[in-house]
Amino acid sequence: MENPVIELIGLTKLYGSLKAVDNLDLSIGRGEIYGLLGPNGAGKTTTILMMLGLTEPSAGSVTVCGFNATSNPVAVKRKVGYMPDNMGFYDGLNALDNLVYIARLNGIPESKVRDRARELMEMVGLENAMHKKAGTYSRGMKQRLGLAEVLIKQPEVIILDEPTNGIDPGGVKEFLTLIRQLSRQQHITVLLSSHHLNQVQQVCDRVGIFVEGRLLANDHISRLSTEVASRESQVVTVSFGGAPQLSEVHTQALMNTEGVKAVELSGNSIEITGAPGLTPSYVRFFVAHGFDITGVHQKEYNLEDVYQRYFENISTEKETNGKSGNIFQRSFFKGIKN
Ligand SMILES: Nc1ncnc2c1ncn2[C@@H]1O[C@H](COP(=O)(O)OP(=O)(O)OP(=O)(O)O)[C@@H](O)[C@H]1O
Repeated sequence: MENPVIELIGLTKLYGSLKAVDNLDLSIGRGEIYGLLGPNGAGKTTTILMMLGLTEPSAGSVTVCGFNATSNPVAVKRKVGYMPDNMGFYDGLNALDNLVYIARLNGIPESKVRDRARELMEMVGLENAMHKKAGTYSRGMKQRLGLAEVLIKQPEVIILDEPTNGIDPGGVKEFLTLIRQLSRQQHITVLLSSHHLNQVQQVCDRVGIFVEGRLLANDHISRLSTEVASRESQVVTVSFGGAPQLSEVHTQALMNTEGVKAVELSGNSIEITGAPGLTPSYVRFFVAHGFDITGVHQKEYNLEDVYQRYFENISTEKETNGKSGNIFQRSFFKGIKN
């Protein structure tokens, strides 16, 4: 990647004998929304802390907006807005005054402070609640106020740690839309750490899956799901006008097709599990046998599926005495056909 905004090279963090972050290489470009995924303890927060210059790497380097985060943390902090999981406010002050206070702390000239704060209140959709005390704000409103505080210094990068926790579904949608707008309109680079995979899928351009300090996957979601689909058995559902009269002979003929692993009849449809790329031959089979097809659906793999496959594989690796290898060198299918 040319001129990445965030660049990690061989980044490693040891806590005693524990490798919390293990030789991480990662580049994130300007305006990208990157999702950091991984179970508790995978090393996400430690990586973020090193990006902010709040903890020193044991080895490797972090560069953010051209500044080394370890040797020049102050310059990095000027460019980066960090919104932790639980942001604190002065509950007795109204929201606007909270924001004005943060604006002053960030050195925004006094003549501009109030205008800038109001502008941001509008941007995050709190213009009608800016005179309410922060202590009376709902969780969703607090997250918006937190985002306004992060944006007040006009950062080039924002790092959001579980920003949608505790917000209702409508609020989540609005919040994610706002993040997307910031990235697309203002070219702000966004690093989003979250366990909510469906939300990450909605908003992120690229994701990294962290496990035990290592980055096991780092790609566009569509490419990761295509990769899984190409390695997995593919599940195809063929629907019919009525309950298909599938005889034993038909079932056997289907099962004998090379690559087919399971055939299951369910109401007006038949679900076939088999190697990728067999859908046309299923269709030909049913047409040739006079079945009235009304629909064909191929299962798509979403981020949740991709994530699950990684963890199934990790467990398998552990069960087989920690023999490691490329996650996609294995077959994920636990077959039905003998
Ligand atoms: N200051 C510390 N001292 C010792 N060990 C630590 C310290 N901070 C984190 N760890 C350990 O490093 C590993 C990575 O922790 P980290 O907080 O980075 O994970 P995480 O992916 O952010 O998890 P979560 O999703 O729970 O926030 C964990 O095993 C954790 O116990």
